[in-house]
Amino acid sequence: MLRSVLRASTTRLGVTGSRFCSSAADKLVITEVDDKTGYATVTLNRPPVNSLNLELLTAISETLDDLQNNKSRGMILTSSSKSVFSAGLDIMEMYKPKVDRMKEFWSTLQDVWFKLYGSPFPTVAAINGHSPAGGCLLSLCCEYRVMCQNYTIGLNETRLGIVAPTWFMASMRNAMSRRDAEMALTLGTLFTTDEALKVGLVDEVATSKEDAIAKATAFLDKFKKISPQARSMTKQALRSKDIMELEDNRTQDIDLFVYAVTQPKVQKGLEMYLEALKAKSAK
Ligand SMILES: CCCC/C=C\CC(=O)SCCNC(=O)CCNC(=O)[C@H](O)C(C)(C)COP(=O)(O)OP(=O)(O)OC[C@H]1O[C@@H](n2cnc3c(N)ncnc32)[C@H](O)[C@@H]1OP(=O)(O)O
Repeated sequence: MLRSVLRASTTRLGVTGSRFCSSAADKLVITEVDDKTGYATVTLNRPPVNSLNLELLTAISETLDDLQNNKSRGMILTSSSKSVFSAGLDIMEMYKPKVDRMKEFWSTLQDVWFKLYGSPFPTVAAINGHSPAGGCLLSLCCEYRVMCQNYTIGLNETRLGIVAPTWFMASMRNAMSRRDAEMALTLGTLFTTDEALKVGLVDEVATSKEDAIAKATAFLDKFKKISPQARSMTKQALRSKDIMELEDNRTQDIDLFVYAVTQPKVQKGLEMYLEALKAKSAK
């Protein structure tokens, strides 16, 4: 039984007892809290492909604040799309960018990473579609990943001629062996669901979104008898080195991002990539 929509994008909504509040479906992020379990299902809702622009990242960041302030018991991250979890960073934020917005965009992505990777509450990604690059990063920030069959996932940045930041790499290394992470990152591998399971990039395979949510719930249930404080302190201790590394280098990381992305060669690469995407979707 779903109790309420905690927050949809930046608008706080009331308790309804039904699945959605009236306008929730129009919002960038929809949060529903289960009455019985207290788990929040957070649904990315930016059609067509949940590409992460500044506004979507801001909505995710605010949602994570809400969950923390409400002492959430657990979060399941998923997507309203039928075939895409998230297409990663919105390439339009990087192509012919305005530097001020670009800095805010990157800083907000950093915020989301800090809040999700270091969240005190347990987190699971129910990956119900393709999950390249920044989409894969969001799932890697979670503690557990359940992925539906016949999709692809990975940090494919090198295929775009760009270098994933060290905190993207650290997130992948946290889930997979160092060797497999090195191969995946240097090749920019997009794994099929079954391949991702083999290398430990995902933890379980699901037959449908409903099955993914059920498996995600079963994972969260494992913590029922564990002290939440002991749990979160353990998680944060294990992740603290990665977190402190970015905390100590936030400004340099933003400057590096701006420098890297504004290089003419990278801009040309992004232009060609966008053209290829548009040509494909026009077919
Ligand atoms: C120093 C910098 C470090 C960090 C750098 C990068 C990290 C990133 O996240 S970069 C983004 C990487 N993302 C990708 O490589 C994924 C690209 N997209 C796809 O492969 C497919 O769209 C996807 C498999 C996700 C879904 O396929 P379809 O369901 O077939 O959809 P379409 O391909 O038809 O796309 C629909 C529509 O969306 C536009 N689109 C797709 N992805 C993006 C994106 N990441 N950013 C912006 N726009 C995107 C696509 O062009 C289509 O647009 P229209 O032609 O206008 O309909």
